[in-house]
Parts: sequence; C-alpha cells; structure tokens
Amino acid sequence: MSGAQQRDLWTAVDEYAFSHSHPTSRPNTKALQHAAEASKEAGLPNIAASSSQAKFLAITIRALGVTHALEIGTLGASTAIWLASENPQLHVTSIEYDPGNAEVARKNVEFAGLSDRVEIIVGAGIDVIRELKQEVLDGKRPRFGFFFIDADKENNWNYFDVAADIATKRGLIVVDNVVRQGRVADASNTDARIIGSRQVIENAGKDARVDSVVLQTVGDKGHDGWLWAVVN
Ligand SMILES: C[S@@+](CC[C@H](N)C(=O)[O-])C[C@H]1O[C@@H](n2cnc3c(N)ncnc32)[C@H](O)[C@@H]1O
Repeated sequence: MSGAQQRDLWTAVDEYAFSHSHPTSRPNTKALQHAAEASKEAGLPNIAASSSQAKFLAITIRALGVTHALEIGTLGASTAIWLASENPQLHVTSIEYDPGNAEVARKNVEFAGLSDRVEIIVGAGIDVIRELKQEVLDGKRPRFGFFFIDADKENNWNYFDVAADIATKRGLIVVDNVVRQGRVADASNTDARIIGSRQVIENAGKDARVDSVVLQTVGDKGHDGWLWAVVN
C-alpha cells in the first residue's frame, strides 16, 4: 500500500468512527463546526488536533476529574473548545503567541458560550508559563491537572519542565507531535522540531518527577504520536 493509500485508509476510519462516536446531535457540534469554519476563513493553518484526538483528551480529563487545564498553542481554540465543552467542571487556560490567532480563538470561544471557562493569554509560551508558575507558587492560581503542549516544538522540554513543577499530584502532561512520521527515530535528522521531540522524550524518561510513555498515532492527521506523562 502506498503512503497516500495508507493515509486515505486512516482518514476513512477516523471519519467512520467519529461520525458514530460523536454524532452531529451532540450539543457541542455547532460550536466545533463554527470554530473550524471561522478558523479556515481567517486563514489559520489546518494544524489543530484531529476531532478524535481532541475528544480523547477531553474524555480523559473527565475520567480523571481535572478542574484546571493548561494548553500551550491555542490556534483557533478547537481543542480548548473540545476540552471545555465536554467538561463542565473544567477551566482551560490557553497560551497563544500570535495575536491574530488569539483574536479568532476568542471569538470562537465566545460563540461556543465558553468565555467564562476558557482564558486565552497572548504571549510567548515560555514567558507566560513561567509567569503562571510564579502565580501557582504564590497561591494565586490552582495547580493544573492537565497540560497540552502543542506550540513551538523547540521548547517542548522547557514547557514540560515547568509543567511538572505546577501540576497536581497525578497530573497528566501530553506533548503533541513527537513522532513526526517516524522521523524522531532517525538519529541523523537535525530538524529543530525533531530535536525538540527527542529532548522531551529523553529528559522525561530520566525525570524522577514523572512516568512517561510515547504512543504513536495514525488518523486523518497522518502518522504522528504523543508523549504522555503522569506526575508522581
Ligand atoms: C498546532 S497549533 C495549536 C493547535 C491547538 N492546540 C489545537 O489543537 O486546536 C500551534 C499554535 O502554537 C502557536 N505558537 C507557536 N509558537 C508559540 C510560542 N512560542 N508561544 C505560544 N504559542 C506559540 C502558533 O501560533 C499556533 O497557533
């Protein structure tokens, strides 16, 4: 089977399964479709987590009873809306570097009726997460039970390192796109994003604060994978 055929198959399975596991009668369908359309119209790239992946994160959060989540990399707020709309107990803080993306995201969150539970902070992820860390340590913010690291891949480890310090006990840290069509296993690849993947995988494995695993994924976003870590 060619690469294109494989990808078509993965997409077909995603479309079939998602249409049944999340029928359009679900209450958040309109908000999610609106966010996708408005993001496309505004020219945002098609790089949000897939619907199946975002729902998987959302129901994991529900199973764990997480009340505060931190996302790095908002884009048009697709995943933030998934997390908040599937979890009435959840407050989502999401950091976005690009003010234009943040504006689209805010409007999408407002359309979804989630402005009271989705906070979008504009700024460089590493600066903002360090400020949030100080707020958590000062007792001005609660610890986060879930992190979705999905921004500049070169900073994966820097985000992870702070996240492990401000997580709740048994908090979950997910880093997106660490496999990158398998290129992570090619030691000769010097792409900064691949180096960012390797750094977070290797450092997390040695870090006594967490227990981690990498899970490869296929679907309508191709072949990639997540790093998952639970904070001890
Ligand atoms: C893959 S997209 C995020 C998708 C989103 N998590 C979702 O699944 O719906 C990555 C986003 O990270 C933002 N970004 C890139 N570098 C950043 C940085 N240094 N700090 C914060 N955000 C950044 C980009 O502007 C982009 O909107």
